[in-house]
Amino acid sequence: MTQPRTIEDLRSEVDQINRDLLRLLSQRGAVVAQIGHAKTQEGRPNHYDPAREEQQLKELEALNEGPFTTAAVKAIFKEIFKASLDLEESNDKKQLLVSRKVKSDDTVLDIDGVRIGGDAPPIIIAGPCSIESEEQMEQTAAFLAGKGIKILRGGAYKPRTSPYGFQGMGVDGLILGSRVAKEQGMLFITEVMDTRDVEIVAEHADILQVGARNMHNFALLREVGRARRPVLLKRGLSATIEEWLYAAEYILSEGNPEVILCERGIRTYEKWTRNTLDLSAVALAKQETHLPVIVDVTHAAGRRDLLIPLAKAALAVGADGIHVEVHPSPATALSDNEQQLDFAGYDRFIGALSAQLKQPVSV
Ligand SMILES: C=C(O[C@@H]1C=C(C(=O)O)C=C[C@H]1O)C(=O)O
Repeated sequence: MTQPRTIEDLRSEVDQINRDLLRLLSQRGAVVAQIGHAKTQEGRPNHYDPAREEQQLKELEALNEGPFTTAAVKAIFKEIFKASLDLEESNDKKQLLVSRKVKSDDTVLDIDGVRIGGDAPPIIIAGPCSIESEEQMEQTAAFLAGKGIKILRGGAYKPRTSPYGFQGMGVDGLILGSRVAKEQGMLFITEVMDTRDVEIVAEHADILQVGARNMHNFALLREVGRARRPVLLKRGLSATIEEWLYAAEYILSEGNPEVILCERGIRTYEKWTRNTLDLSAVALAKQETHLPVIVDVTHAAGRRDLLIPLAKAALAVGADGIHVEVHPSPATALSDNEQQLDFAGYDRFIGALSAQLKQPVSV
């Protein structure tokens, strides 16, 4: 009579079967990867093929003699199909131009000697929400230039919630903003909202801004991608990080590599702040992309009393700069008067950040 086999003996047989299964699985993975590659070459939009999976499951069902139930065998093979599909897709997925996998070193913009990103010290972009008058722009630019600020912002086209709100000065605003910035040796950044205005805005502005409400405006993204100006791309109000990066990809794919990402808070259920500043998005965008990332604290908070802690936090997670609204008299501003800083407020703001602004902050 043969002795029953010991557990140790049986286990060593199982170990050997595991090794055989793993070898077969790896072999299967290599074949699947080739199928995936062939699908990409053929230009098939979908790697997932449910009919083919179904056919294999049917065959396995017919072949199954136990001891595992057909349901168990199917579940195991469905997992194998899923892992195979992931393998196919990760091998053949088009690498995004914004991705660090395509370009591992930081993109550093150099706009007329003003450096943004990488090892450059954090940049401050400041100025009023809207361009309203000569006096307002001249006062603000002179004040900010005196503080060493290199980029002046100001909206000439305003995306207002109500069509009856102040819509901006348009071309007159562009001319005014760029003149005043030039006089103070500053760069001028302003928002472009319409594909028809890209040319005229690019003529006057040193940096084009695509606002949060236009992040999904793919025609506009393509158009600014063709413009020969750096673009600051704000994250949409309810955009996921992936959608935001795809929006940037639109610009890069049109041949414009000079994109600055700008997190400006997202819409959540929270009411005590206008938006919720998503700091994970800043850290993630820095990790996943090579582009400079800045934070618009004004819109993120929607209230002046949070600007300092939010800006400190943004720089601490690796932001390459801060965007903040400054107005000579916020109370009488034609837009955003709850959240713009006056000159004394700006001094306190920048003073509180001084230690972090002196050197580049890395993650
Ligand atoms: C490998 C293929 O791609 C996917 C993976 C499958 C698998 O692992 O068997 C089956 C169908 C597809 O969803 C294929 O189409 O053959």
